[in-house]
Amino acid sequence: MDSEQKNCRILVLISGSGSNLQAIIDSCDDHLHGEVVGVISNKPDAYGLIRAHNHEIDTSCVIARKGEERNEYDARLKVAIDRYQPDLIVLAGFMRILTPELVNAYLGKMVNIHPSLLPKYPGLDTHQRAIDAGDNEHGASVHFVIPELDAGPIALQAKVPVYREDTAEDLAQRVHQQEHAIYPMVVKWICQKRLIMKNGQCYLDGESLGEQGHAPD
Ligand SMILES: Nc1nc2c(c(=O)[nH]1)N[C@@H](CN(C=O)c1ccc(C(=O)N[C@@H](CCC(=O)O)C(=O)O)cc1)CN2
Ligand SMILES: NCC(=O)N[C@@H]1O[C@H](COP(=O)([O-])[O-])[C@@H](O)[C@H]1O
Repeated sequence: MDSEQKNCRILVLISGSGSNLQAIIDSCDDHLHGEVVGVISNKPDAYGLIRAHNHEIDTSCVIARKGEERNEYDARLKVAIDRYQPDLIVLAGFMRILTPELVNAYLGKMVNIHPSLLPKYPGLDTHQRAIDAGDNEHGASVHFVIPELDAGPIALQAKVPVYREDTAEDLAQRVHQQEHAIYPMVVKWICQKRLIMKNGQCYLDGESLGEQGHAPD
């Protein structure tokens, strides 16, 4: 990166353990493409907050209030997000569905990792659903976030086998390993301005990616 290019300001939103946050923090160690400038959690006990503190990364909590409407929560969340002035917002196990107003405010600047081979199994409990369906493969998808849940253009996917004796936990662990490889890769591509979302599609180095995103080498 030449001197006048500024580092990409990465803001990570979490709700839990933060193993994907950790993978992204570790991938920014060389300070070449981006820097995690903040972590926001909707859960005060999220272990990912500890991970951020261990790296002296600023953290905020935006906790839902009893009876609060979704748009009221998202208005508070937007204030917290904008305080960091992020170039990229990374949802890493952030377990709230975001309103169209908030998503549209960051269209093309917000990505998510989903634990399935989208468009299969949007939503929750993806590992158990794959096991119950008798699938022999499963995986993870990194996609840009649009208002429709888990329906944004896919940048990259990773596949894992499903074994007959697998529990949902076994499968989750196998998927996690792949997540920790593909998410930092996509974050780096976006920070390097190699990957963009345009007209509802992903483009990597100017080439439109197909429905399933970039095909790994
Ligand atoms: N508008 C969008 N919001 C979000 C997207 C998206 O693509 N568009 N991705 C999700 C991430 N996600 C799956 O990858 C996901 C997160 C949460 C839920 C969900 O049903 N949440 C419930 C609460 C569940 C809980 O508290 O355990 C809810 O918000 O009512 C589904 C999918 C992030 N947001
Ligand atoms: N629908 C969203 C969803 O289920 N996301 C999933 O939450 C986990 C977070 O793990 P982490 O906190 O260790 O990164 C990840 O497996 C991610 O794919």
